[in-house]
Amino acid sequence: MTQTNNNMTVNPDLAMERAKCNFNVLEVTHIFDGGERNTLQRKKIEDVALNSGASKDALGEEHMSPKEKYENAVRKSCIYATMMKNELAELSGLESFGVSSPVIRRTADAFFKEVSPFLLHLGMFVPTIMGQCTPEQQSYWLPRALDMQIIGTYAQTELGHGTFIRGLETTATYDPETEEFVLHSPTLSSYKWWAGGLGKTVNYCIVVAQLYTKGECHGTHPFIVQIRDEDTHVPLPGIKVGEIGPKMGFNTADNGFLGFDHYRIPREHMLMKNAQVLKDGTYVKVARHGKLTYGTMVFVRVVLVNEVAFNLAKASTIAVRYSAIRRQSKPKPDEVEPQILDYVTQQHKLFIAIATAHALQLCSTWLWESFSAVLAQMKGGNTDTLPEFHALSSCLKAISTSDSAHLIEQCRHACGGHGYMISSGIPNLYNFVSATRTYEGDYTVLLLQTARFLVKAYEQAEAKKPLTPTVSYLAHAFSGSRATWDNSPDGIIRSFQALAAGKTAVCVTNMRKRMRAGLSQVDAWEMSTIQLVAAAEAHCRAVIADTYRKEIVRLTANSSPNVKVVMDQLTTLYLYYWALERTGDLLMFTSVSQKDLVDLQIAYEELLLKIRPNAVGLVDAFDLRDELLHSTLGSYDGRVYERLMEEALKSPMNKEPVSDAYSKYLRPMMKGKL
Ligand SMILES: CCCCCCCCCC/C=C\CCC/C=C/C(=O)SCCNC(=O)CCNC(=O)[C@H](O)C(C)(C)COP(=O)(O)OP(=O)(O)OC[C@H]1O[C@@H](n2cnc3c(N)ncnc32)[C@H](O)[C@@H]1OP(=O)(O)O
Ligand SMILES: Cc1cc2nc3c(=O)[nH]c(=O)nc-3n(C[C@H](O)[C@H](O)[C@H](O)COP(=O)(O)OP(=O)(O)OC[C@H]3O[C@@H](n4cnc5c(N)ncnc54)[C@H](O)[C@@H]3O)c2cc1C
Repeated sequence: MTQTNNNMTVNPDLAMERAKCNFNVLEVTHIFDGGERNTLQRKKIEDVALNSGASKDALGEEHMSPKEKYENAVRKSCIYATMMKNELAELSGLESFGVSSPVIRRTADAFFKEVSPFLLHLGMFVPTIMGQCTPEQQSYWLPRALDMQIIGTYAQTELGHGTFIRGLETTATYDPETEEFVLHSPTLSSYKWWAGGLGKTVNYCIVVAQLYTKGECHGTHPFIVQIRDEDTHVPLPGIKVGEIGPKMGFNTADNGFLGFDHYRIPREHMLMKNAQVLKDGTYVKVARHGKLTYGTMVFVRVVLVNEVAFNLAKASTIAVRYSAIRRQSKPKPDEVEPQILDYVTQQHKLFIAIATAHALQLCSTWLWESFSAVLAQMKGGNTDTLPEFHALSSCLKAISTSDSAHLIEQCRHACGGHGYMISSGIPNLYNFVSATRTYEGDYTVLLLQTARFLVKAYEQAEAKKPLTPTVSYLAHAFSGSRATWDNSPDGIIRSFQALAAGKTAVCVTNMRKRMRAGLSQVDAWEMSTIQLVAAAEAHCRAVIADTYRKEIVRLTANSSPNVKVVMDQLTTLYLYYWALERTGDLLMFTSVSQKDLVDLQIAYEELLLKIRPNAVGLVDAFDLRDELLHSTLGSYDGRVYERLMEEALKSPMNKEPVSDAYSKYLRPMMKGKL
């Protein structure tokens, strides 16, 4: 066993990997964090939050009953929330703790193997107050919410409808006599369903309901609604609320249901930034864009890109470290069993996961900056950039969550049987991230939103009208010839854009053909949706590839030579990987030849070998403390087998030498006495 500086016993294979890494790991950490200052600040926050050991459980969460798990999650949420109000607020550089600090959010992961019951309070309740309230409403609700005097959630989805918001059934009918809204759930399918924290934790929630006033329906609007007594926590009369039961993951989030029986709330509890109901019941539309009430969803879609990049970084750290210590098979009889990381197929599974974590992290920062710019313009009353941003955030949410879930599962495959252990950390990561593909807008549904925008942009390009930045490449779609293949990074990105343009063109052509053949526009669209989803996916891949490449070139401009090389290798790997995944499309829409693709495959395999010596260094650069990884396979010291055994011995099943099941069932059955 090798000793490191701080006297930690480290697995010798991992120590060897670290010794052979040829770039400065800290420099890459700074790139991933967005600069040295951010790294220092993150480390300070992590030290304060994690060094006290408050995040640890006496008994592993996985051995608790559902009720114990929930209560334990509430206990730790309260500890963390108190830390946020006190020590962490100042450190995180926020005036008040809250919604925009990914570091705070990430550090919280050390406290929860699944999720906090407060996730929706911070992730959607507070952002909705910030985004949908008038200044007066905000000054009343925000301090109470930030100080955790009230805890809330976001109840939009119903049993009958999640995707189709306009189809929600809960009603909010204005009564001018009492100046109140009457909330009502007219059917079983109108019951709110899914909101995180609703089951047992929160006492308030944002409710999205169909607004009726003066006998007219004005569509869905948000309301802030008290559902439990602020002192006793008992549900208020007219409220039927509970928890929805066990799920694939999110089992500490007490997702809930909620029904209203003619439940009254004051007029002022409608969130009135975008639309108002006056005392006499007159409806006044304030916003210049009809979809601003969907703003919190857009915010969360942006946040999720960062969220899944972080979780993918965790899974790749676990799988790469484990692959460095795990030895298996004997391809060369005279040599020792190789580390499984030496198998090229293993590198193929894992290095794309590292590169994707980088790509998504950098895209998320870029997306956040674009979002801030859109918000700033909207403050000045200009909503022109919103359609493009909605299209962009929709596809990035869809692709980042779907790719991350797939790659986390691939990391599990890369860990063989031990990856299936809860204690490996990977099942919890997968269960969390696979849900992100569905919530906040399902994958297909969001890609179809992007496709709407692409088709419109294509028609604009056809009419030689100006295009917005993310679709400007569509202007080249009408050259009449196939895009010229060239295997440089810029050449591959141009080919990805040609794919997206080509697929969009096919969709438009097919829809026009179908309409000429007599189909309605809606039916022609529906018949083309498989290809529209593929076009939106191709567009998103072109955006990610272009952004990742540009950002890495910019961020490594002053880096040391070896960091430049390894970062360039990773971006190139990302481009080669996706080109090789899409060979059929490239043959359709570019001049690529069979020989070009055979050469590209060889270049890809050679690139894997070049990255191999730096693999552990690359995941170390994510700088994920053991407390965040929750993994027997991925800890920094690589004591995998020791940790697996330690965890196994903690199982309550091992507390008694003979299980009660023996005398109750096994023995009678074996003795023929059952
Ligand atoms: C310590 C600090 C930590 C804090 C931060 C922690 C964050 C951690 C992350 C996790 C956070 C929370 C966990 C979340 C748990 C899950 C919550 C939820 O799931 S909430 C419910 C979410 N629900 C959805 O997302 C529903 C999806 N459906 C839709 O969005 C819509 O119904 C849609 C878009 C499918 C259709 O809408 P609609 O029918 O109204 O529109 P049309 O299709 O007819 O389109 C008309 C027109 O409008 C455009 N449009 C649609 N949406 C938008 C938008 N949002 N913005 C702008 N424009 C929009 C659309 O494109 C059409 O345009 P057109 O020009 O006509 O083509
Ligand atoms: C863990 C978790 C937490 C959640 N938390 C919350 C919360 O806090 N608050 C809240 O309000 N909601 C929450 N939700 C609900 C979530 O937002 C919805 O489940 C999600 O938006 C998908 O909607 P749906 O369930 O109605 O799916 P559906 O729309 O019924 O989708 C089912 C299938 O139909 C397809 N489909 C639907 N419409 C179309 C279409 N137009 N074209 C093509 N295909 C279509 C979808 O692609 C999908 O394959 C949560 C969900 C989960 C899983």
